[in-house]
Amino acid sequence: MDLLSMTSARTRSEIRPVLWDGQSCLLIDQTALPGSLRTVAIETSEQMATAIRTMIVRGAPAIGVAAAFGMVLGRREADPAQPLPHLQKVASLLRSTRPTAVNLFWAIDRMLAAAHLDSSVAHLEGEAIAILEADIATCRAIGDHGLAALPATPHRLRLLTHCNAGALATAGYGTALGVVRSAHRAHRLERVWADETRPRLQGARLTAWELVQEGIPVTVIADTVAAHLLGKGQIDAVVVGADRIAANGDVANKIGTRGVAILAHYHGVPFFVVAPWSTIDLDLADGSGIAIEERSPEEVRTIDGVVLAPEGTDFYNPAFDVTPAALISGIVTETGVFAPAQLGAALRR
Ligand SMILES: CSC[C@@H](O)[C@@H](O)C(=O)COP(=O)(O)O
Repeated sequence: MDLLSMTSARTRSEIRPVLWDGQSCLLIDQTALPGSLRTVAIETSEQMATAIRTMIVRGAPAIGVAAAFGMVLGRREADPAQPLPHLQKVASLLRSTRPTAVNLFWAIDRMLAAAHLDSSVAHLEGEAIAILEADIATCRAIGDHGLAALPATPHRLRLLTHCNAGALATAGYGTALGVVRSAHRAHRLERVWADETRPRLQGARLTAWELVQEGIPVTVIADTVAAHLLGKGQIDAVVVGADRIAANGDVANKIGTRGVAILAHYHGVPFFVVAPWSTIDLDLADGSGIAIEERSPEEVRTIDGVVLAPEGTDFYNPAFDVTPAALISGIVTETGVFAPAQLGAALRR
C-alpha cells in the first residue's frame, strides 16, 4: 500500500504516516526519512509501543492515532471471553512510551471507553479508524482558521516553523504545516523557514521533506539563525504545533519553541500555536505541571554516529519546553483561533 496515498478528491498524493490495512498498522518509518521512504507493518501492541518510543511514528496527534491502533492489536491478542484485563495492560504499556503529548493519553482513554461499551474487535477497529479520519478533517479545518488569522502583508507570507507539525505528525495535512498548506493553496505563501531542530532534526529531515514533496518553498536554517532573520524583518509570523496545552494557555512543544517565542515577542512578530482540541489538557492549571520527556544523551552527543564532544562530557536532553501563554498571539484550533486566556471558557461553552 502506498502511504503517500492517492485520494479521489485530489490529484496530488498526500502523506499518511499511519494506515490500517485490516490486519496490521502501516507506519511511515520517520527515522529513515529523508533518505528512504519505507513502511513498517506493526502487528502487535508491543511492536506499536516500541515504534512510538523509538519515534518511528512521532508528533502528538500521530502517536495518538497509532496508539489507538495499538489498542486494536491488543484486543486481537486478548482472551475473547475476557478482553478487558489485557486491554488495560496494553493501555499501560502504550501510556509508558512518551509522557508529554496528551493526545496519546486522550486516544487510549477513548479506546478504553469504547471497549467498555462494546469490546469486539470490529467496534474497536471502527473507533480507531474514526480517530484517524477525524484527525485529518480537524487538520484541514485548523489550516483554514490559521490562514484567516495570519497577518495582512503587502507581500506573500514568510513563515517560520520549528520541529515538524506536519502531515507526518498527524494523520495527514498537519497542524502548523496545515496552516502552511492552506496559505500555499491560497497563493499567500512566499516561503517557509524551517528550524533544523536539534537534536533529532525533525525540521531538516521531516518538515523539509514533506514540503518539498508538494513543491512548497522551504529553507532550512540552523536553530541559531531565527533571531537574525527576525531582526532583518524576514519573518511575518511563527507557526508551531503543541504536545500539551494547559488550561491557562501555557504550551509544551519541541525543545527550542520557548526560545523562538521569546524572540518573536521581542521583535513584535505574531507567534501562533496550532493544535487540535485533543491537545488541550484542562486538568492542568498551567504549564508547570506538564511532564517533560528526557531522552537519551546520545541524541546530543552524536550526529549520525559522529561524536561531537570529548570523552567525559555530560549531556542533557530534554525533548520539550514550555512556552508561557503571555508570549502566544493565538491558539489555532479546529473551531477557531483563541487568545490563550480564553481557552478554558471556550471549551466549557
Ligand atoms: C502536530 S505535532 C505537534 C508536536 O507534537 C510537534 O511540534 C513536536 O514537538 C513533535 O515532537 P516529537 O518529539 O518529534 O514527537
